[in-house]
Amino acid sequence: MRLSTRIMVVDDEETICEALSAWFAKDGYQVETASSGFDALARVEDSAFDVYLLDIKMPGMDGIELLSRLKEKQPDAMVIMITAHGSIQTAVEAMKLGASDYLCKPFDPDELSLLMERIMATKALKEENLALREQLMDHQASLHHAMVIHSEPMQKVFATIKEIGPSLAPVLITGETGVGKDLVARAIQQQSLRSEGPFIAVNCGALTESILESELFGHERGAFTGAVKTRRGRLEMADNGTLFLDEIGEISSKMQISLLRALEEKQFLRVGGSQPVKSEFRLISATHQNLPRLIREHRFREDFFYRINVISLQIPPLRERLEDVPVLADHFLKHYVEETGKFLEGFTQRAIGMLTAYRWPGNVRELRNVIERAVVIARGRMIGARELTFLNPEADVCNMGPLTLRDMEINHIHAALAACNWNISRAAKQLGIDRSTLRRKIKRHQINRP
Ligand SMILES: Nc1ncnc2c1ncn2[C@@H]1O[C@H](COP(=O)(O)OP(=O)(O)OP(=O)(O)O)[C@@H](O)[C@H]1O
Repeated sequence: MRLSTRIMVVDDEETICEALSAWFAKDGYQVETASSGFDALARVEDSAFDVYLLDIKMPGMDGIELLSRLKEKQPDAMVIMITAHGSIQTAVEAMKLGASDYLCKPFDPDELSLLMERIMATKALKEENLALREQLMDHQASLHHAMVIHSEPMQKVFATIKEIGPSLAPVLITGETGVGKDLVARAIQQQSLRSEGPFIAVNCGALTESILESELFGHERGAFTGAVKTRRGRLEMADNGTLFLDEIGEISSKMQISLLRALEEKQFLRVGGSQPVKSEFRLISATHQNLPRLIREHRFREDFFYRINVISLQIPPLRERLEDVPVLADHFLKHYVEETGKFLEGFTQRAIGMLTAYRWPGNVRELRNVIERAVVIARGRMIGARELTFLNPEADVCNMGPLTLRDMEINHIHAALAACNWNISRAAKQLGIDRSTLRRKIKRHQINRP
């Protein structure tokens, strides 16, 4: 560890540089010295150091200025300020600016070694935190991007995704909120010939018109107050990749015209610009709105609709594919079990019954949230009715005595039917009985479709 740790000492006093360098070298560190801030910065251009010791008082560029220039270049650099006894206040100020510690002249050799041990420990901890954060982000991204395809309707959606992937034609994805439109857009990109290209997503509903305009098309420096730098827009960033415009039903007529032109001409102007910018991307749009109705109400342009809706893909709501519920629930359970470190084996039959009997107005997103919450409050090894009481306000766990075999059978048949969208053949297959037996049981127990 020490041998690979590189330290730079910056001080205009040669004797200090020599003394520190000799001391740290003896402790096994690689040390270099610089006699001024300018010299140090020039050397950092070539290769970065792990730890810097900067004298606060230096002619030309002082230690404080060098500290902020170093932090700009290398935000994770560990910096120790060297100060004379009288100027500890300045050292404290430097720590507010990002220095990790300070050292007082004259040096106590033991203090030097201890200080370096402390700095190395802090550095190791920071790196560990960073690695953990990256792991967590990967984990969240895996939840975000792993798509469960189980029910027949979702298998059809996936077959279409594979079919349309290689084409460059614009796709319009429709479906209620939370059905997985974002996930489907990413899946299309993964199946496309541009899977290595960028995937640039914009939520059009979340931004005001002027912000959306500069977000999409970019702007030139000085185009408006606050435009201090020229900025590339999302259309430009999506070049050779995919542009995903979520909540497309929310954009204004003016913006629809600008986008229509950009799509047709494959070029556009940045806000405040006069030079056309070229960009070629595949457009995927999504909405939970009924665009034909918006067109009838003159709230959406018909020409723009035809331009973005060359291929349309409709994602059914979760209540129309309830057989996905247990599989999705299991998928989310695995994820949250891993995240929380809790030991949970699965769902009770009753829990599955409750999950599949629910209407899921918030679709898959709501299911994910419900499972997350159930995992948090779970006490036993299984997610049961207790963990899902909030799904059904009438349910009262205290009164949920042991069920009779008959009740269990009714619940289970009900759940299987709901999970298969009341398709008798599929439900019978899932239950492991033949259709006529299932019909008989439905009649005997007077099970009715809600
Ligand atoms: N088939 C699926 N498999 C696994 N997770 C899914 C599936 N469908 C949706 N999800 C998850 O449900 C959540 C909501 O999905 P997503 O954001 O894609 O929905 P949306 O239709 O784009 O919603 P909105 O209209 O609100 O933007 C996400 O966490 C997503 O990962």
